[in-house]
Order: sequence, then structure tokens, then C-alpha cells
Amino acid sequence: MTFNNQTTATVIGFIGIYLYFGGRFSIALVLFFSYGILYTENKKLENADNKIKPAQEPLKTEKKKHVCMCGKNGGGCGGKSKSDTKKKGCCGGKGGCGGLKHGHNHTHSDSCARSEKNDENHSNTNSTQQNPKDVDELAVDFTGAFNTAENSHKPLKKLPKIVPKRIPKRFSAEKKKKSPTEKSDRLIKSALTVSNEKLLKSDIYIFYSSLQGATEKAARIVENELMKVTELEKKPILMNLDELDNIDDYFVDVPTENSLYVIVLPSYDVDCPLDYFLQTLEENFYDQRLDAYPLRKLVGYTVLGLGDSESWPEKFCYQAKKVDQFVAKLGGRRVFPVGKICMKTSGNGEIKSWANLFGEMLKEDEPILYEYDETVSDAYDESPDGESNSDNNDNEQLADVEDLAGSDSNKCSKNSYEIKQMVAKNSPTYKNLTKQGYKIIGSHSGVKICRWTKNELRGRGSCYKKSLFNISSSRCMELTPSLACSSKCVFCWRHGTNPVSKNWRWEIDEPEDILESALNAHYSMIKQMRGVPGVMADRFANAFKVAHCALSLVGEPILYPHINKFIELLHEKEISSFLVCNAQHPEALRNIGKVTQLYVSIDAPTKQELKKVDRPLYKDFWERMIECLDIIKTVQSHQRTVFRLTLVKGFNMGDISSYSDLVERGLPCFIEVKGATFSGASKNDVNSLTMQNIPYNEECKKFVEDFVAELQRRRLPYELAAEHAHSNCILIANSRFKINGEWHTHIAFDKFFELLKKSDDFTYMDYLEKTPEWALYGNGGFAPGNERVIRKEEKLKKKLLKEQQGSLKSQETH
Ligand SMILES: Cc1cc2nc3c(=O)[nH]c(=O)nc-3n(C[C@H](O)[C@H](O)[C@H](O)COP(=O)(O)O)c2cc1C
Ligand code: SF4
Repeated sequence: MTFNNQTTATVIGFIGIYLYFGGRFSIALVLFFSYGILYTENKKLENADNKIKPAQEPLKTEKKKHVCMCGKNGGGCGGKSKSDTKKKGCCGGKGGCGGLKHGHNHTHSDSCARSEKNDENHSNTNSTQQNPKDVDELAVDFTGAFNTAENSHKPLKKLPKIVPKRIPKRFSAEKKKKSPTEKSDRLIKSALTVSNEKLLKSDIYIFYSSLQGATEKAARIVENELMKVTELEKKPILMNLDELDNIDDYFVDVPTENSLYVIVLPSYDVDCPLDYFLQTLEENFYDQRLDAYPLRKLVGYTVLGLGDSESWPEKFCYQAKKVDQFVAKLGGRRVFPVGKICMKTSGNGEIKSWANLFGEMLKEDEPILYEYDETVSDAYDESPDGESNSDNNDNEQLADVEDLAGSDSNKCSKNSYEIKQMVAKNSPTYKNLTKQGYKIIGSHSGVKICRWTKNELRGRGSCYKKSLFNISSSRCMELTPSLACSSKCVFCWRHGTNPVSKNWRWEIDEPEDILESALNAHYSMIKQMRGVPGVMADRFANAFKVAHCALSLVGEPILYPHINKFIELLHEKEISSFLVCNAQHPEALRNIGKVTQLYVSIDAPTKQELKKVDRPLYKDFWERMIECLDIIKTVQSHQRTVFRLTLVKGFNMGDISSYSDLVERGLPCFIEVKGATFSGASKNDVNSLTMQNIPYNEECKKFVEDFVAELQRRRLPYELAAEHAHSNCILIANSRFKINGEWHTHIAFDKFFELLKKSDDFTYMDYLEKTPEWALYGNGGFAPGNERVIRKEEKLKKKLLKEQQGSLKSQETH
């Protein structure tokens, strides 16, 4: 068209010129006029064409640019999406296009915005009234509902950092108000059903956590009731959550494709091991690197909560309910209503009924699955610690969560940030500890009079630290400023009841108060020794001036946020500090100020063995330990550093070469090797030690001799220096402590304080003292001035019998 107009205009123009010069003016003028019209039209068309072309370019570019970054989790777009978006390809995972909502700086095309809108509509339809067509599709398709490949997302372990973490909605300023009907329908949505055939074939795991035993008993009742369901193909498996080496093995990964979880839990409004389980579930939910719905791989789950509705009406079974929420949030589909049983008013009968009904459902009632609905995630995220006054009823699935949404929002936020006491006075841990002679100081510290303190007061010998380092046991205070720990070592007697956590998350007591109360408590315990047969008057008098503080006892002292200040206060009182840490907190270790002696526990030489022995909470526990060794070699190389090895037969006594690698890495001043020891039996702890795990003195000696030989073969300057045979304890020292052929492993305490008063710019070589003859390796290490008390044969026999009856644990690991 453009071409024709142009050509015609040109031809007319030329004819016009020809006729004009030929004298045919009038005809020429008509032709010129026509030329003008055609020219103008042609220009208009050209302009119009030009306008269209540039408009096409951005469209093309936009199409190219719009590569959805959501990945399976939709993290690229940020924020949370509507649940149904994942069915839609683009922006289909968690996050969808919701990033814009959170002010995420993200340019999205219309198509994305449209898809968000559509998703919203879609999700509304799905969650309120289901489209009959959808229902039909589900009915046909539901057998594939648990198809792992289809439903599970691959973990996004390597998701780039730009992907934001899932942000708990409680931090979100905007809140979408919903009508009560909307809430009830959308909080937890019914998904599909599951066939009884599938349920009966499933691997049923009954998880429980118990502080005082009631929940363990309840879990066994559930187990028994399920055993009565003869149609079940496999026996249920009972598992103690507090004993799990790695919660993620079951709550990120699942043991089998047919796993069905029954989770039986108490509730405690004080710190308890269950907190760690909850903390892990919550962390996993907010961890964008993980699969969005790891527990979708389960056939299903249910929760049974035990509590006390009379004493804790506001918080009745609140932790069981929280676990229910988080398992759902992680993709779990609830197959049976949450049971909430008041142990004060009901008890075992109701547990039996609940378990019985659950068993019936497995064979007779094809259950509807209830799953977490992200579209109303605020209700979950803002759920308070204590809420709900719902009773068990048919609609319990809805009622549970409805209650959460309906609760007072002020109360929610208050409870979300509530800081607990680590060991509150009314807690079972407090009761347990005090029963065993511990004095709880404030809410997170403890002291206990050590048996060696008592022994030395009575002239019956001192602890191994007397032989190795010159500690006076009768003037030693055993203290921890943190009863909580970040490991669950197999040789820790308190495992299962002590608070566990990776970080400090409790009220903090002032260091001045802790020290003052600890000294008072220690002295009150010393006072009780007055009049005990054999107590030596001079030692008794001196015991009222504490000279050493062993910062170990139980728990992890370095977790205490004011640990440095606390150590300074000790030094001000001329109390030496022996700080033992578990090599899991490199940052805290790096920042530790001057101490008299700094220990790092090396409980195993390899990653696999360390996991088995310490059962650490951190996933990167090995890297943490290695970092601690590097810190010992560098930043803390001015300190008197000690590697402490606690030998447990069958766990960590094999690989001398790997131990040597660690020594080569950290180059400590000393390596203190101690065989694990016993005290008392523990029922129900499947992981505790038995007699077979305790090495004899000869076995420890063989171990250290081989160890030193290997170190020397590597030209590392370490030798056997001192021992305390009674405690099965041997000291390997760096040869620089052998001055002019004489060992100087003892500490000149006066010199230490003298130097400290001037500045802390000195090293371990500045406060050495000669090791006495009796303490040297091969001489036994029994301190003179004491009378050896040989154990009676009968006592030994009794002990052996006790050991055979149950597993025994070590008492003092410090
Ligand atoms: C210190 C303490 C705090 C408790 N807090 C709660 C609570 O907040 N909510 C609740 O429902 N029950 C609470 N209970 C009751 C326990 O959950 C209940 O006794 C349960 O059966 C204990 O189980 P266990 O013996 O397995 O540890 C508490 C009990 C104690 C001793
Ligand atoms: S160092 Fe430990 S074992 Fe020795 S007296 Fe002090 S608290 Fe007891």
C-alpha cells in the first residue's frame, strides 16, 4: 500500500511538470494537487507504521525477561503465595508473586500480577466451596495423593542468598481481616482422603517426649492399642524424641514412603526438652533452603497431647497444639483429630479410648486429610503459647485452629516474645536437680559440692586436678552458669531432662548475683561437713575461702552471655578459673578473656563418632569443633589450653590417628585423657552407657601410650607427664613444660593473680610450677597427706550387680 501511493504520486508529479512546461497549465495544476493529496496520505501511513514498530520491541523483550525466579519454593518472588499457586507453573511455589506485598523490589509483568489474582480466586474457590468438577477430579485421583515424586519438592539446599527467609507473619504490619466463616473454612483445609488399605500398610511411628514419665506411659498405651489392630501389617515403632540424634532425620526426611506419625506430647510452661523439638520444627519451617513441605511425604500424622487443664487452663496442651500446627505447616496431613487429655481429671482411660478410636479409624473409616492452608497462615504464625478452650468434637480439626485465630491479638504477641526461665522453681528439672544435691542459683546456674571436695576435707585424697595441676579440692567450687547445653552426650547423666538449645534463649541473671549466691550455697554445703568423721580442722577452715572454680559441672558455661564478666569477678576474688567448653561455640570461644586454664572437650576423633557420642544439636557440629581448634591454636594460644578426652569403650577409643590430626590442628598445651566413670543406673535411657563401655586403667594407659607414640612419630612434641590412677586420668603435655628435664605441669596460682593485676598480657609459661614426684606418670598420683581408703570387696560386687541391671553413666566429666 505504501509502495503504490509513493509510485503513483511520483508518476503524477513528473507528468504534471511535463505538462506545465508544455504550456498545459490547468491540467498540470490538477495533477500537482493530486500529487499533494497522495503525498500527505503516504506520510500519514508511514508515521503510523513507525509508531507500531517500537511498541512491539518491549513486548518481545519483556517476554524474554520474564523468567520466573521462583524455583520450586517460589523464593525468587519473595513472600508467601496462595497455596494453590504451586499447581500453576510460574510462580507456583511458596512465595509466588507475594514479594511485591512485602516491598520486595521486583519488577513483574502483568502476567504475573494476573496470575496472583487468579490464584487468589482459585484458592478461595478451593477452600470454601469446592467446585464439583474439582471434587470429581480429586475423587478419581486421590490414590496418587501420596505419590512422593509428585508431591515432594526437591530440597533447595543451594538456594542462592537472594532468596528471602520465610518471614513469620507476626512481623508483618498488614493483616488481612477475615470473617469468622472465612476463618473456619480456610484455616486448615480438607484435602483428600486416604484409603484404609494404605493406612494399614503404613509404618507407624509413635514419637513421644516425657519429663516425668506420664507421656512415655501414654505412648506405650497407644502402642498397645495399635497392636490390637490385627489388620496392621507392621508393628508400630516407639521413639523418644528427646533421644533422637537428629530430629531432621524424621521431620525433614522421613524414614519410609509409608510413614504415619503419632506424636504424643506433654506441655510445660517452663523450659523442657520438648522446646528443642518445637524450636527445630519452627526453624525448619522458616528455613528457605529446605523443601517447603518436607512432611508431605508422610501418609499422615496425628497428635495426642497430655496436660493439666485445671492448673493450666490457658495453656492446656499448648505445646501439643503447636506441634500439630508446625507439622501441618511443614506439609503433614492430619488423619485423626488432636487428642487433648487432662491427666488430672481423666488419665490413662481416655488415652486408651483415643488410641482405640484411632485404631478403628485405620481399618474402618477412610479419613479425610486436613492440611495447612497458607492463605491463612497468620492464624498459625500468631498462635499464642496458651489459648483455646475447645473441647473434643467432630470438628476438632477446625476448632483447634479457629481458636488460635480467635484469640486476643495482644495476648498473642505477648506470648510470642515471652522469655522463660531456664530452670524455673516449679519445673521438674529444678526438682530433679535439687533432689540430687544441686543448688540452683537464680534461674540458670548451679553449684554442687564435689565428692573430691568432701574427700579432701576428710583427708581421703584429692581429685586428679590436684595431681595434674595443683588444684586444692577442698577449696574448689564446682559451678555452671548455664545448666543448658547444646549437646546431648551419651555419658552425660542428665541427658533427657536438661534444657537443650543451640543458643541462649532465657532470662539472664547478673554475674555478681550468681557469684555471691553460688559462694553462699557452696559454703552452706561445706558447713554441713562440720562434725562428719575425719574432717580435718585446718582444711575445713580453709574451705571457706574458695580458691578454684571448675566451670563445668553440667551444661555449657560458655553459653552464658556474661561469662567473661563472671570470670573477671572470680579473678577479683583470687579464685582461679577452669573453663570447660564443648567446642560448639567458636564465636564465644574466640571472645573468652584470660582464664587460668581453658579446656575444649574432644569427645571423638571423627565426625561420625562425634555425632554418636555427643549427639550435638548443631548440624555443622564438626565444622564448629574444627573452628574451635583453630581458635585454640591462634587467638587463644596465650592461654593454658587443654584438650579433654573422655574415653568411652566402643564409642571413641579406636582411631588414634584421627585424634592426632586434631592435636596437630589445635596444638594445645595439654591433653587430659580420662576414662568415663559411673554413678547410678538410669532406666529408660537407651543410649546410656553400660559396664562394657567403661575402660580399665590398663586400657587407658595403652591408649595414651599409643597416642603419644603416634604424636611423636609425627614429630609433635608431646610426652606422658602426670597421672591420677584412681580417676583413670593421664596427662599428656607439650614438651615445653619439661624444663631442664623436669615437668612443670602445676600452676603457680599466686603468680597468676600477681600477673593479672598488672595486665593480662602474659602467657601460660609465666605461671608454671614444678610437678611433684608423686604426681608424675607411673607414680600413681595419690597426693601425700591423705589416707588411701580401699573399697571393700562387697561394695565392688554391689556395684557390678547394679551395673548389670541397668546402664550407668559417668558422674563427673570435668
Ligand atoms: C512445671 C509444670 C508445668 C506444666 N505446664 C503445663 C502447661 O503449660 N499446660 C498443660 O496443659 N500442662 C502442663 N503441665 C502438666 C503436664 O503437661 C502433665 O503433667 C503431663 O502429663 C506431664 O507429662 P510427663 O510426665 O511425660 O512429663 C505442667 C506440669 C508441670 C510439672
Ligand atoms: S576440679 Fe572438679 S573434681 Fe576436682 S575438686 Fe574441683 S570440682 Fe571436684
